[in-house]
Amino acid sequence: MAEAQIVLKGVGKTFVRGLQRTTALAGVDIEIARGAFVAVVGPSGCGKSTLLRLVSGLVMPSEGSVRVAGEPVVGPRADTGIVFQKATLVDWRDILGNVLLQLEMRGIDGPEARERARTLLTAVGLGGFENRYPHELSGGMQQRAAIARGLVHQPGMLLMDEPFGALDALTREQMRLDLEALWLRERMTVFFITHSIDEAVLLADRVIVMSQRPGTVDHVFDVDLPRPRGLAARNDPRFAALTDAITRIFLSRGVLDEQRLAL
Ligand SMILES: Nc1ncnc2c1ncn2[C@@H]1O[C@H](COP(=O)(O)OP(=O)(O)OP(=O)(O)O)[C@@H](O)[C@H]1O
Repeated sequence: MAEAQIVLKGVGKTFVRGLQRTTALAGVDIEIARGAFVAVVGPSGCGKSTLLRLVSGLVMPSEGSVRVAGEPVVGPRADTGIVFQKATLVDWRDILGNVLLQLEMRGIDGPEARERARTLLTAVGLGGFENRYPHELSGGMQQRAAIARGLVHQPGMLLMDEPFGALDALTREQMRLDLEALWLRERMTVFFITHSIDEAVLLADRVIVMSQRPGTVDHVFDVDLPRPRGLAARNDPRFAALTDAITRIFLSRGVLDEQRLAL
């Protein structure tokens, strides 16, 4: 088996604010192999973003341990790329400048770095838009730029928190195709948070299904669909079987309720 890139053991996270304590996660055990594409689905508020922030080193666990590439996570790591739901580009820099910022922050400069930034912008469909400013681009294009920014420093690990959540359905579909193609090319480890069962099964090698808060790992599914999956994967009976199995978990846990408004 490939070397583990992300290992969480017995992880719990409780936020304390005054007298209020919120236990977001409890007893989370996850192991992700280097180069794998793993998606996490779960109900709202079950601690998915917290999980991603723990792996990114932005927050520390209250219990248990988080290790990346064999080392305990004690803060943000240089070899990590992060993409959030909002692109958060700086509006006084053009698109190329935004992507290069990631490199400048790491003291990386020079023609090779610029070339990689340009190549990635082309790969995400923004060739020819390098010198446009964020406000001149659609939401989908801004998110594409954010993905290029997340990958330009060649991170071993890409953390994505609902990266396509704010996009229209068609753009989202295209972004999924593009992300799979990028992953097949770069082979970074991807940890992908989503609310969409379809999206998780279409993209990931493994889908982790979280319980309601305090979130823990409820089920893990291996996705045995050939790659590249493209749009045809939806017609594969294994796709239907997996999305159905995950849906049934949410039904049995009361996260989904078919009868709620039945008259
Ligand atoms: N900094 C914080 N301080 C206090 N409570 C927090 C903090 N961050 C998250 N929480 C709480 O932890 C729980 C899990 O939040 P989190 O954002 O991780 O869930 P989520 O599964 O990503 O939710 P959603 O799917 O709605 O985005 C929530 O109850 C939230 O209110």
